[in-house]
Amino acid sequence: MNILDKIIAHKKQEVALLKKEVMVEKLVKSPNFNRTPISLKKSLLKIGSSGIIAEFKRQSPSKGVINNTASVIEVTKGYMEANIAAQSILTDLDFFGGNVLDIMQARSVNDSIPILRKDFIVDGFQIVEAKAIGADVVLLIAACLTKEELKNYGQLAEDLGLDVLYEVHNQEELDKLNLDHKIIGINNRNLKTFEVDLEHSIQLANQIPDSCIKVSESGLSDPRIITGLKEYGFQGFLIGENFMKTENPGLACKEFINQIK
Ligand SMILES: O=C(O)c1ccccc1NCC(=O)[C@H](O)[C@H](O)COP(=O)(O)O
Repeated sequence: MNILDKIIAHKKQEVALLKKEVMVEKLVKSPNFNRTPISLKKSLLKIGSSGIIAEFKRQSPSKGVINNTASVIEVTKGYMEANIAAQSILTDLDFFGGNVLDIMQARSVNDSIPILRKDFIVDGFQIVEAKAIGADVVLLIAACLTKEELKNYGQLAEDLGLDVLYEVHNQEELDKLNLDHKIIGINNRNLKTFEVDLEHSIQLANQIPDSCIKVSESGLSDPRIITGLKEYGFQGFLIGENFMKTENPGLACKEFINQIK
């Protein structure tokens, strides 16, 4: 079994247990459920947007521990000061060391920049939960969902006012999506082998219509690459490890953004 299959099998069990403990009725009563989500689309399209979606990531299956001392509140403040377009926060505990409280804490100091709940969505419950904890955007990964699930979960998120980042790694996954006006993330990392290759972004870019917003994800560590990817029509750039591996992720992010031409 590859790591992605393991994560998904584990996630399905985790969500099944959680649904026994937490009722959807309780989630919809949370104060965040009434707030109007901040649009990722608008943030990425804003004139002068840095396009950077900066991630809070303590550990990962490919790299092990990246940073287990950083405070989500301090990193959020630093990222905001760096002029990011959005923030991504991993909420998976067992493989990434994250949790839903990380988003709630980040939200308490961030009321202006969209927050992406980065997790492995396998059930609509997690989308309702995302809204309840204060997220603005959810991730739907084509590698672990059927065409029908992508459509239904996408619709649920939209009905709740949340934006969706649809993630693909290859043409087969892209073919599962109706591409109309969506935000499409091309993950340069193969989630089954961990191999990272920017060619995935470059090769898939011209298969995506201009009505979509293109986001390049993973393995981005040089501001010059961002300038190059912009030439291929990318407007968003999701970066985790490159910032989180430093002592001061906010400062690293600020310096990175200042170097983008
Ligand atoms: O990062 C991993 O090892 C990983 C393994 C299995 C599934 C997902 C994984 N990462 C999620 C991501 O897509 C990244 O956190 C995100 O794109 C940022 O990547 P990076 O800038 O390389 O930290």
